[in-house]
Amino acid sequence: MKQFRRLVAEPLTREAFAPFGDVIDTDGAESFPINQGRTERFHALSTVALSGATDRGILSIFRGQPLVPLELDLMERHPLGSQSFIPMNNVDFLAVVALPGDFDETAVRVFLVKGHQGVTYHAGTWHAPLLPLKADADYLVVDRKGPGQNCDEINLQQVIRPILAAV
Ligand SMILES: NC(=O)N[C@@H](O)C(=O)O
Ligand code: NI
Repeated sequence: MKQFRRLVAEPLTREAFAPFGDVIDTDGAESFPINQGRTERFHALSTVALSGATDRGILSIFRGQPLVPLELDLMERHPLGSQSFIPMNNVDFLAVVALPGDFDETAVRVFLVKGHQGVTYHAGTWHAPLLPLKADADYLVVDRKGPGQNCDEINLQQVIRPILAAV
């Protein structure tokens, strides 16, 4: 018999998300003018973590579909590199995360990432595979290409039902 657990989504802030990764957002970020002042550079909002000399940072586009019903029974991590998701058509998504290291299911947290924000998961951060809130949602994904096993999955003991009410 499946057991369910409701988790209320938290608003995404740099401080709250810091143990899990970076928030990619111009809001609250420093910038400086470039291109004869015609462009504002919000510099180094996040970094790409790799592991070995032959690793490469790569850019992909994920066209995601919502998880229906929104019931999460699996999480994953990429121990050898970071993974960043940047919305391309302004679709909100959920970042469901737990700290790197031994998986602590009781410490899973849900963050609502708005369509103008992106996130980077630190290498090893446990997270749910992409959870867009609308159909055909495109995300620029920056992550690692290289040797070795870079995707560990874990099945949850209790199915998580993210709740958007409080945000
Ligand atoms: N597997 C894959 O490329 N995507 C996942 O890592 C994900 O976080 O969506
Ligand atoms: Ni991933």
